[in-house]
Amino acid sequence: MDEISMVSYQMLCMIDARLRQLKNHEDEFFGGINVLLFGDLLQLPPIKRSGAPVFKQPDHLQPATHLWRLFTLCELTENMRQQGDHTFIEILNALRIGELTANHFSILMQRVIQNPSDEFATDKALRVYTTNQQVNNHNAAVLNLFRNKGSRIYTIKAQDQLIDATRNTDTLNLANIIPTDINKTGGLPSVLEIFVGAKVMLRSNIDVTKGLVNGATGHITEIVWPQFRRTQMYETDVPSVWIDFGRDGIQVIHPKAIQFPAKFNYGTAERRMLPLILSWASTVHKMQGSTVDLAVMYLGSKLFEEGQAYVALSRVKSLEGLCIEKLDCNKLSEVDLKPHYTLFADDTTISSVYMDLEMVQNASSRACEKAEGVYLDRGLLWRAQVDELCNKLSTNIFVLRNLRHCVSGYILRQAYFALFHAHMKYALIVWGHSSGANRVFGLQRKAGRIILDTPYH
Ligand SMILES: Nc1ncnc2c1ncn2[C@@H]1O[C@H](COP(=O)(O)OP(=O)(O)OP(=O)(O)O)[C@@H](O)[C@H]1O
Repeated sequence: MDEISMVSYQMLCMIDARLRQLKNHEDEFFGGINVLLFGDLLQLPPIKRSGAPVFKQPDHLQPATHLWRLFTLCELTENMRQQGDHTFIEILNALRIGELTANHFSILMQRVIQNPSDEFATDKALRVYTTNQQVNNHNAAVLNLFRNKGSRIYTIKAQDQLIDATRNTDTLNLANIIPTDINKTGGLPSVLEIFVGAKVMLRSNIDVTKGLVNGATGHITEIVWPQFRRTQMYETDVPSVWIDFGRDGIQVIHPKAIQFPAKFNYGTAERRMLPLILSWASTVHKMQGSTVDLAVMYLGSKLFEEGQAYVALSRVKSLEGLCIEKLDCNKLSEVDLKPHYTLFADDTTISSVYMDLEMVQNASSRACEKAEGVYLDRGLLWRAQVDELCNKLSTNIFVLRNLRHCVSGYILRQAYFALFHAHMKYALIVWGHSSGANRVFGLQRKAGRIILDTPYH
């Protein structure tokens, strides 16, 4: 599963349940299938209404097994996309964890270009926006540009029908019961304006082996009308189109019929349409996972999600390929300097721990930092914390050992809780998964043997 940051914990549970069902292994996690998750948890989170972050089990799902904790972490540390552009890598790494400095901002300011031209011109470089509305506005503006230049633009209308109506629909206007949200119509738009040369994006998986997947973009090279007609004859005509997908070659895309629930429980609707949308612009959400050479980014006041600016900027390979349409430094700090959570990881285990990001910022800028009584080291491996704790606990074991000769068992247990257990428990959830934690638990066993007065074996 790629882009795991956008998958909610609830979705992970559904995938688990469905795989158990499909594989007929009800008692094995993910039906016994090996599952690999890829992603960066400091990129975009799941859209708000879809559920909790993938690493945070909601309270109502406890005490079921915490699915996220079944996975172990393998961290990729080398930046391949921006390789060679060290300044850009430094800015992105800082933005990712909310450490942008004034110097970083001033470098980004140099990429703000008011009226982008040449390679960054409106109809050439991809525009990346935060909202669908901005994307639609830009696509409409580019379409107008071509219209004014004299391009022959065809309007394609979807063929909709209701296939198992639950009620009498004689007087019904079909448009009123077909969802307007393209995500609820299987990715098929109700109207599409195209021309030879238009930049389009596939909204449906056609053939994964050929790279024809939801999100693939290309330019229309030919429009093929039904019945060998040379041009659009009826406004209900839905053509096939040849699209140049670049590396994936020139491929034909036919209209597709998809069924989906009609509104107000009217039954099942079916739409036949080209699974395409215009794509001179795209939202940051749709761009996560992609790489482009050139893009014009909107980083203005409409940024609304944690990690959004980082995902947007990190799509291009170099600072030269970046043009910023609007830059709101305050907003950038607001959305990317204050994530509500961060992830702590050691060599092998992932533990989801909520902590103030400031502590992590301090830890990553210095070799080792003590914050709230916990030692943070640069790699968040908790070695300093474990070392310090073991020193303290060893001393207190010495005290317990001496005490056991002169106090009752009850007092000794009280002393254990005060001198040992309280120190050990502090922030245990943070460092308890680290590889050094076993040393602490070894000392605890030693303390246990002292208060229970049991021999080593
Ligand atoms: N080993 C490599 N050598 C050269 N280029 C690479 C290598 N691995 C990846 N790349 C390039 O780096 C870019 C990013 O790769 P990819 O999309 O796989 O990264 P990612 O980790 O999924 O990034 P993100 O999650 O931010 O989208 C691509 O342009 C890819 O061609």
